[in-house]
Amino acid sequence: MISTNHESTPFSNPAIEVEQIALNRGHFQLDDISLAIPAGKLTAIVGPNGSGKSTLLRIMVQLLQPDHGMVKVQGRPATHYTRREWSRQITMLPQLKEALPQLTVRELVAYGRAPHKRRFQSLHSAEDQAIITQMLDWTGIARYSDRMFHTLSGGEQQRARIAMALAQQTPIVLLDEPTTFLDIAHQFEVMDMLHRINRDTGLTIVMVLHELQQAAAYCHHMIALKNGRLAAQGEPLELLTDTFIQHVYGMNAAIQYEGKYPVIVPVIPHHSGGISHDHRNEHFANHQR
Ligand SMILES: Nc1ncnc2c1ncn2[C@@H]1O[C@H](COP(=O)(O)OP(=O)(O)OP(=O)(O)O)[C@@H](O)[C@H]1O
Repeated sequence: MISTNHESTPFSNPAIEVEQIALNRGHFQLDDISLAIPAGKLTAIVGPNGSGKSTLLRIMVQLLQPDHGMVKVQGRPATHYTRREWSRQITMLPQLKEALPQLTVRELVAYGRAPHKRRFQSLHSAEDQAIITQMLDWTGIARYSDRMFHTLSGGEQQRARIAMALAQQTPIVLLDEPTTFLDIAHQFEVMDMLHRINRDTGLTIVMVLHELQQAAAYCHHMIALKNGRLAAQGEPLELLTDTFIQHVYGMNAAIQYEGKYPVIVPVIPHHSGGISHDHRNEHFANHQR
């Protein structure tokens, strides 16, 4: 397992602790996973397709029970929370592929207030309404409040879904691929927004990301899974090396920096028919002639 130096000293205040988790699904096993998620930080969970990232997220939020091991949240075993306490402590936004009912944007965001309603209370309180308005503002979608959710673009839908998760006002928010399906501009818009919210509120945000460059540039901590096992964890910019890419993804690549932004440059074998680095400039030069 690859880890960076500061990993030898555990976080003083982990928001989530995963202790020796194992889950056997026959064709797939999560195997002996122990890790800590720092409180008040942005954490990325990365790894190849099918490595177990969503499964781990679902275990953290108790949608799945592991065969072995335990999850602690704010130092307390997850199973010791009542349902109401749990829904005020942690929430998870699933991947965008999961369908949502036909609602206006404001109605969707209001769903996030459900755990805060009193029994038999049907209408949202003035406080709920104020929080819903605030989350619409934070995520920059207030102008779409009365639009039907399904009429929004992918980027707008993603922000509306994030507003719903934030409206639950839990100190920990887990997001499964919040930038997948978004164009590059909207990916950065969502990452900027999450970074700003984390900085301004101290919210603990854990997200499954496929975009390693963005994960390293925006997140304070990174966890990598491979074949259901912990492959690496640590400070993202220290972790992201050619050895890491080879170890986790089995791919040859070099890491270059544009200022502080890491750029992954794949090493494409000549025989693959792709354009190698040396030939790329030549290729573009020929095109410009
Ligand atoms: N409900 C399920 N029942 C059976 N197997 C499942 C279920 N959900 C996921 N799996 C399997 O568990 C393994 C890990 O899936 P998981 O979704 O956690 O991976 P992932 O790292 O999030 O993948 P991706 O990056 O493709 O979203 C896969 O082999 C998947 O087919």
